[in-house]
Amino acid sequence: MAAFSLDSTSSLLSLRAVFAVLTLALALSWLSQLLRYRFLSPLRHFPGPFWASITRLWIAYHNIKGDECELELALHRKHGPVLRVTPTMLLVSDATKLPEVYARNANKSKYYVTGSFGKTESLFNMQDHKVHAHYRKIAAGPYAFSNIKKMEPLVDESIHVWINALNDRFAKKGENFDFAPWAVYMAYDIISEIGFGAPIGFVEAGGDVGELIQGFHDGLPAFGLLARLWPFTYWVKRTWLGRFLVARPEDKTGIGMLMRFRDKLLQQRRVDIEEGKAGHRVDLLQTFIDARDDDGNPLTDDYIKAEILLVLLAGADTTGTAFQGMLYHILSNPEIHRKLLAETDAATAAGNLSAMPQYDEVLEHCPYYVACVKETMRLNPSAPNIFPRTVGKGGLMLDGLYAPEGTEITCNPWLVHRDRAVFGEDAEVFRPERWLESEEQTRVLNKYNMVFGYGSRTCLGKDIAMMELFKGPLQFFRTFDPKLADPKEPGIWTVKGGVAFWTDQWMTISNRS
Ligand code: HEM
Repeated sequence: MAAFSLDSTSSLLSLRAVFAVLTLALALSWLSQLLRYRFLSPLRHFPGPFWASITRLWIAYHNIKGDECELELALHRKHGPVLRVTPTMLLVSDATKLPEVYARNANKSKYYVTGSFGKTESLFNMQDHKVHAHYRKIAAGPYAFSNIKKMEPLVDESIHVWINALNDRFAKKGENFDFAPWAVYMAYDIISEIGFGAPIGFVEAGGDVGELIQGFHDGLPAFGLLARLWPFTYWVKRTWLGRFLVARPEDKTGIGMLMRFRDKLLQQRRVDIEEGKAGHRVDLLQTFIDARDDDGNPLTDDYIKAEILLVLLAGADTTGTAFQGMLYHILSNPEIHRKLLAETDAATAAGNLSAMPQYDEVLEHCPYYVACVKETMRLNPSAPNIFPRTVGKGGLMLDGLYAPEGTEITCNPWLVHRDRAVFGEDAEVFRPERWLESEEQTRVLNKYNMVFGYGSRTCLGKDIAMMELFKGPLQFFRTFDPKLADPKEPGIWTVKGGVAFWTDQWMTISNRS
């Protein structure tokens, strides 16, 4: 018995010793990593907060807290246009540096965690610029403006249904309602209509079908966190826990529901095609089905599914946010609201604006309105986020300091659009006129606009989003006279995981006579 106790005590002791040695080894390895980041890294000369220079937890913490942009703006004002925001990443707020940061051959950094939405990658997460260029060439057809133009009647019909729903539910009854979700209902229904030929049905239901919007918003903090802590995320993905980081159609989350919706529609379309019932569809799904690669081969169903999911994830909430932002800024500025109405009413009276405004008409006859759209997205970009690339061969000189090849480097549209040297001393003020003052100035503002990203990875859905934004808010302002429930509170701007949206846009609407 005594011998047994002695044995077990000594084995416990040796277990403790192993544990202690392991802990010490881990602590020493962490410490040496921190010291290397702080004192030996080629980025050590770049300014920035101490904690950001030794751990990614600094940026992850502020992302979760929701103050990343404001804090970084204050740091830029103090330290200059280049900040070290993680041990391996530089953040640049100088708008004129956009073409260098987002150079044609720049790869996306590992921040774009791969494989999160299934094995087949969509364009957004492809890191290698050559792989991306191959697939982008194929997707360019479906997203080309000439193709999107053909979809304009589908957008018109969705807006018509949306305006009627607002009229019946709220204008006729004078009922107080929150505009914010209604902007997203419209954006989701349009994107599913032009994506798959069927609206999800938010507007008809007058609610968040399948809690899709809530599910998407709930997933955003994890999305922001896992990307910012990417070495940890890649490590988890190599373990058995990794399976929980990949979204699947069986999931009860908003993304799982979107996947099921997408799979059902693709299956139905395949059946319709076989039975000769697909007709002359002009939606994105059909253009992906009809697309061919350089060798004349069709795209695989897995790839089509990945791209169509991306349309829903990237295209609905973002456009809804811009729409909400228009309401926020225009209802906060009665003089701007008055000018906007004067312009659209004059264009209507002159016969230049159809009952459902057409894209080309708005572009040509409503410059002030177009400036309001641009100014909204400048001040409140839907993705006030970092979009990191890696510095290419030869490195990059930034504000007199050298960033070597492989350095993670990024801009953030929320910060770049507040660069006073480019957008003016009043860059933080909503002033649509800045887009109309001179041709030269407009050219510069357009050149350094990052709302849809920058360079060869810029948003493919830009024309779709602009078509919606040229019509939806305009038709709303033209039809209704909105009155805010509390004029001092036209909405609350919320950023989660680098994606923004507005809440609490309470108002009543009546028909403009
Ligand atoms: C106001 C609305 C929108 C905003 C602000 C927006 C913003 C962005 C941004 C910033 C990027 C670049 C990301 C990066 O560099 O990593 C991007 C990429 C993308 N967006 Fe959008 N987007 C909007 C609407 C849409 C719509 C409506 C669609 C589709 C119907 C769409 C599809 C895409 C796709 C496919 C990409 C990936 C492009 C590539 O990597 O080649 N987006 N978007």
